[in-house]
Amino acid sequence: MTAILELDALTRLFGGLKAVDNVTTTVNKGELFGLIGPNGAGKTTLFNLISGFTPPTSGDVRFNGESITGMSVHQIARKGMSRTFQNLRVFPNMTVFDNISVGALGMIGVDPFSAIFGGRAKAKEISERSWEMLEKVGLIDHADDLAANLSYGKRKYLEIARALAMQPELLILDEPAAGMNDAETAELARFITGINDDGLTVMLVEHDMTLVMGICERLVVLASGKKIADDVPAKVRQDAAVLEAYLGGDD
Ligand SMILES: Nc1ncnc2c1ncn2[C@@H]1O[C@H](COP(=O)(O)OP(=O)(O)OP(=O)(O)O)[C@@H](O)[C@H]1O
Repeated sequence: MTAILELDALTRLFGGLKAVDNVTTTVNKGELFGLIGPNGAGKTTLFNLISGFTPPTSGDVRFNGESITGMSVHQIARKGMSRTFQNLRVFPNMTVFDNISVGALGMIGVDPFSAIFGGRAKAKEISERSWEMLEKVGLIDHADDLAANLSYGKRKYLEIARALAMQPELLILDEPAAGMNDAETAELARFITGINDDGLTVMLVEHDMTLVMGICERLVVLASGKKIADDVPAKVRQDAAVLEAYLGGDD
């Protein structure tokens, strides 16, 4: 197995609070990997440390063997890591297509109207890829609609399509099932499994246990910033420390 992402003693303090406390783990290429934990466990902070939105207080993040600690969000995105957000970050007054193509370029820091630094070539590549992704997530008939007019569930897929248009090697999904009903969550599970089967490494932060337990090959569990379990779902489900963390928390 080849590692795509390695976290080495990753720590983030907010004042006196250890939001992420000495977390070490490895995600292998092709894995469908989940990160769970009760409210306030540090999941979002850990994702932010990995994707460059928040610098770590100490520790190292390696992507494909290279340290990316301290790199900008754009630099990390260009290296092949793309993410969605817990709170939808869709531009409501842009069309669905522009949200994907212009949005994807913005995420890797390329000005779509600029010819410098190969921006135009990259813009063309992402524009073509955006049509493919519209098709893939079932939004092709909505290409010219304003994003504001999409249903909540469709906007979630729009965000995923934008992340996929960047042709990532690692896709990080932050609570993609939040606000979805059971049928929508089941459909999402099929979608995520499908893109993983096509070879994409996926990291999932999610509250919906059925989804996480059902599709992830391996889970890391955080509680109060610390890693308390790192195993296959069947083992995690029975882990005493995990049960204690969930029963003791407010989840
Ligand atoms: N920017 C910040 N400044 C100060 N404290 C923060 C900041 N971001 C997160 N925290 C704190 O760090 C801890 C971990 O928060 P985080 O959002 O990472 O947890 P989480 O597991 O994603 O929670 P949830 O499941 O509720 O989204 C919490 O106590 C939170 O209040």
